[in-house]
Amino acid sequence: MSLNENTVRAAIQTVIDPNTGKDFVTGKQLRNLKVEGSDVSFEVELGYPARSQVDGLRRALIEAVRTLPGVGNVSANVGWKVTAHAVQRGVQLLPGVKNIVAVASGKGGVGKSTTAVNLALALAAEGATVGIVDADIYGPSQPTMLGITGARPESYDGKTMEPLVGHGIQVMSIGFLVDNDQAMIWRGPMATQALEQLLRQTNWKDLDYLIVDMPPGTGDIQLTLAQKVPVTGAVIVTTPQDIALLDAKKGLKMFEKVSVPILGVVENMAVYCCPNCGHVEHIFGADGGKRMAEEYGLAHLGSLPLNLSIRQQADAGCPTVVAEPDGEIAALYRSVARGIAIRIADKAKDYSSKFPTITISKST
Ligand SMILES: Nc1ncnc2c1ncn2[C@@H]1O[C@H](COP(=O)(O)OP(=O)(O)OP(=O)(O)O)[C@@H](O)[C@H]1O
Repeated sequence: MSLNENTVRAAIQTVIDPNTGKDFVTGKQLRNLKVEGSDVSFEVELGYPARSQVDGLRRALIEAVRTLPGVGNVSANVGWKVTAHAVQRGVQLLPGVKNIVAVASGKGGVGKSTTAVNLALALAAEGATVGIVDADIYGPSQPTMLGITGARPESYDGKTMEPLVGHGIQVMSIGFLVDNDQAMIWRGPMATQALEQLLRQTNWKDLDYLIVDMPPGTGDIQLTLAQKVPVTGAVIVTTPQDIALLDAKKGLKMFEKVSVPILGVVENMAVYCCPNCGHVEHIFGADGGKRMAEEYGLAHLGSLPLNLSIRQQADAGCPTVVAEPDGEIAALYRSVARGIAIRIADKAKDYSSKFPTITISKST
């Protein structure tokens, strides 16, 4: 059998993307395939950021092509391109932002903000351009967790604000605008207006993903936000105990009501491992998040342990994903982040930017 594009394509097709379970030919991710004499070159474009994965994939692809008889030099490039995906109907997209991921919990204190910031940093570590908006108006914690304190966003035009940057991600928080110790008693409409302004009046720059750390709960403010923010998908954070799960289910229903797809469930504080004796304890019960995901046919994106360093590192302004990038916990966050990015890549693309805006004006 002679070496040609078809034989090479068939060899490439034997390599399965471990993240999607599909091959790159069927996934239409193969680009610029060239067979010149015995030399082969091609590119593969993933739909999700994958800095930690490209070397392994590249090696697997080259090896697969090298098995073909008569093949000479094989050159393969693996890269990625994150595209904008569809959001709820009738909601205006945010300029400079491709995908918005809402991180929500039905109940306060389950670790939503800590999970949100670590996921944002994990996506950035995998090569994406990421921003985070702290919509947790009752307890803005992103400035502290990202080590940005005492700074105020600049405005060059008196109308819009420049995001601040912490550990390489763009950040906007109500905490930058209002003093931390100032009690924030927001009434519904005021809160949603403030949050919409935070989102829409920030000059986000070329974001692949904007993570929205939602206010805890499922009240009016959260519902209005879920309705007005152009969300690609929502992630629900819960602890495994029944009471948190009940609230998490309410959160789930809230997003369903406004047609925001749920990307999956993250179980936080799933197990506690005693640092002294190594004994493992399910303090908040076992597998609650997993069961909830099964019950609703959702993806269980991963479980994070109850671990002192997660709290200490976040409090110190250097969340675990950047404090211990090679540690086990950072790897867990990266795996959850990858799960989110892959599910987004799988969704329908947004074509609204390709259509002209129709303006109807009254002629005199
Ligand atoms: N997996 C974990 N292990 C240990 N501590 C954690 C973990 N996740 C979060 N925490 C800690 O628990 C506390 C609450 O977390 P966080 O503020 O992220 O929760 P939240 O759900 O966003 O709360 P809020 O109701 O204020 O929005 C923080 O002190 C945080 O550092």
